[in-house]
Amino acid sequence: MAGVKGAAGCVEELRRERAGCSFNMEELTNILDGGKDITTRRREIEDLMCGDPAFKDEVPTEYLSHEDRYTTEVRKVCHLARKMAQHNISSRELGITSVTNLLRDGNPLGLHQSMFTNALLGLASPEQQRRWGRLAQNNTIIGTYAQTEMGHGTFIRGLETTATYDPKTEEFILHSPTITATKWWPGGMGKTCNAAIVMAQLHTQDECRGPHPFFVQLRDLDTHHTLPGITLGEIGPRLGLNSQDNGYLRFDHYRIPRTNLLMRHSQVLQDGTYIKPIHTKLSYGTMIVTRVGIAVLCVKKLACAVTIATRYSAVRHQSELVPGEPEPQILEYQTQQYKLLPHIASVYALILSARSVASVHGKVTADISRGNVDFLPELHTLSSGIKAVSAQDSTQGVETCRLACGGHGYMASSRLPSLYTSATSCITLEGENTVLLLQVARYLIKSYRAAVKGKPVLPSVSYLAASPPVHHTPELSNKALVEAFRTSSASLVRETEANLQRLCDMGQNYPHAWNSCSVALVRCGELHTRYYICERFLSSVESVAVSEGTKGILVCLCRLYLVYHVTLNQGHFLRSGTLSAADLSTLEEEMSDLLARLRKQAVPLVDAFDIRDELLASTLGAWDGRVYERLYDEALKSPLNKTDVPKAYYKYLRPLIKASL
Ligand SMILES: CC(C)(COP(=O)(O)OP(=O)(O)OC[C@H]1O[C@@H](n2cnc3c(N)ncnc32)[C@H](O)[C@@H]1OP(=O)(O)O)[C@@H](O)C(=O)NCCC(=O)NCCSC(=O)CCCC(=O)O
Ligand SMILES: Cc1cc2nc3c(=O)[nH]c(=O)nc-3n(C[C@H](O)[C@H](O)[C@H](O)COP(=O)(O)OP(=O)(O)OC[C@H]3O[C@@H](n4cnc5c(N)ncnc54)[C@H](O)[C@@H]3O)c2cc1C
Repeated sequence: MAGVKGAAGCVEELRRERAGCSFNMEELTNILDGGKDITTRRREIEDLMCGDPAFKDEVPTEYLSHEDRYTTEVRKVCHLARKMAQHNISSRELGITSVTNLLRDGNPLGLHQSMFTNALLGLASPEQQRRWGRLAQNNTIIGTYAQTEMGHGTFIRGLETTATYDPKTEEFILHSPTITATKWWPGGMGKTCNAAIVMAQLHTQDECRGPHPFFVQLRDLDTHHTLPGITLGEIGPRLGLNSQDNGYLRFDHYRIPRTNLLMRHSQVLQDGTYIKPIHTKLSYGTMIVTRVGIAVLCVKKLACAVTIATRYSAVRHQSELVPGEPEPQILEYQTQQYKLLPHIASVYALILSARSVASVHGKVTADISRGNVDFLPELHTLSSGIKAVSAQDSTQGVETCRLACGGHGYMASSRLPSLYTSATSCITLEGENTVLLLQVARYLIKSYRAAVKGKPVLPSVSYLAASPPVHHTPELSNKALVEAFRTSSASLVRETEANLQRLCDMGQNYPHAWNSCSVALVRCGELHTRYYICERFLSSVESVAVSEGTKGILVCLCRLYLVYHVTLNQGHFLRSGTLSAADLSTLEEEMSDLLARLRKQAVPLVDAFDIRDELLASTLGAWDGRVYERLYDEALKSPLNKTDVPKAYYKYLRPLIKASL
């Protein structure tokens, strides 16, 4: 294992927990990383970065001013970028690690390394990639993705920024006509970036062609001053991620060359003629790849949170389980196991499913480059679903872990609060969850209707019309539970479609009928995605080649995941008739057994996530379990503890106290 690990220095409780490990921890780590070689490379990079004192925080982030937080993270991230170049580490390789955990409060270069780079790769022509790719890789150009405006985030067609083509000068004129047209939110745009991919409404030959991506230089590459015709700034404090200098941007008739329109999928010729893409939504491609990335990113937050809460639960003793006996580890309480163990299982389920979507993405991207867009709607649906469910489950999971640590979980030094603020941002950014689940539902309803008419539908939704008639599942095997998910999902889609049709038949127009059914439609999107995740988890576990002990623990985790989600969604199963009340009681009893069995492996299971102390950065979750010493040491860093009597005493308290004497 990487880092300073071992029995020495560990509290007795954690030593005991680790001694009982029933599986090969390294095999589990490899599965999560995606292979042995990836684990090795990840550790190499993490060793290199974590051993570097330049990443240490002298003062905890929470005590710094807004500006000092930003400056500190910029210092660290520039050091990181230089080290990556020195050691030949690509952004993709950095993505397999958890090194960005060394940044405590957001990454000012995050959008540069993700969406900006991906937009150039996916939306720029080969010639444009040659023009900007190397400059971006060398960090000469630092860019962001500027799509959202004050007035519109979700509804991209409603964007107000215009890019009007002037054939006389062969330039586009970028303009922000209203206050609501102000670009608002892009990460790193306030102060860090000198360029952006800007989404704007393309106007040429007196026609609006919809939102298109443009490469726009925002600042002078030498002085970093904002260029004339542009107004730039930072949007102010946020719930979290305060070092990410999310920015605002306005254009005043700002001119850019025609060749700055990203031209891989659509072009504007010198005379202003518009060449259409082969699919109108290809310019939304950067969001698809980022959604898959976000799914993995928030699961990593969940892995950190559940590592912290599980180790803490093994160290913490509270109350009496049996009157008169010593206080047990809080991990002994079934309710505590229920708070933690399903989230350990979730990490596997979500990582393996996101990986599956990533591989669909690879195939569909290759198809698109050959001119085939047939699978794009399916990819859009899968990536929207996995992003929404991962963000939702991770956020709820992190919050449950925080609550599972009682009062100490409320301490910033536990790291749970900042894990929460970063996880919850993933519910909103990159497509608000409700909106994305409605996109999934849109595809489900369309596919169901097509399938009923005997038209061909794509593989992931072929079950909607082909599902067997509703029947009561005779047994409760893993396969049967996955099938029950599938049948319930098909049943919910059928029922919701029938309601939609009924409202239309009663005279409502389709958009209003859709809105009247949208609570159920969101559930359709969720249930379909949950079915996909359960199916992917089970099939990965069944096919993985590992030792018996490791297979055993994976099967147990997968079982817990299925049973947990069946019981959470029991209404759907009862309604569709796939499971009976008696089945659900049986499954609940089984859950008690699963919790008891997995409890013994809880600490080794989170150890297998292999998150180094420097990256976990938590007083409650360190490898050695020395919780109380760390809490105390961190408290000593409070600036208020520099003096015995605070200034506020002389200024305010003393006059109050003395006045009442
Ligand atoms: C909600 C929609 C999907 C609706 O779009 P619309 O243009 O109004 O759609 P419409 O005309 O009604 O057409 C729907 C149609 O468009 C399809 N579609 C929608 N998106 C895609 C896609 N990506 N690929 C392929 N197809 C797509 C849908 O499947 C529909 O197809 P259909 O008509 O049913 O055949 C869209 O506007 C959207 O994606 N909104 C979310 C905005 C978003 O994700 N913003 C991200 C900003 S960047 C960011 O947040 C970065 C954070 C990163 C960080 O900090 O780390
Ligand atoms: C931390 C953070 C970082 C971000 N970084 C970037 C960035 O780098 N670049 C960038 O361009 N943007 C960025 N964004 C913006 C982000 O993408 C948008 O905030 C997001 O897409 C949601 O859009 P909105 O804010 O307009 O919300 P709205 O769409 O106004 O949502 C408000 C409510 O309306 C509901 N709603 C909206 N439309 C519908 C519908 N059709 N049906 C049902 N309900 C609906 C939503 O569900 C939600 O409850 C960032 C946002 C955050 C929080």
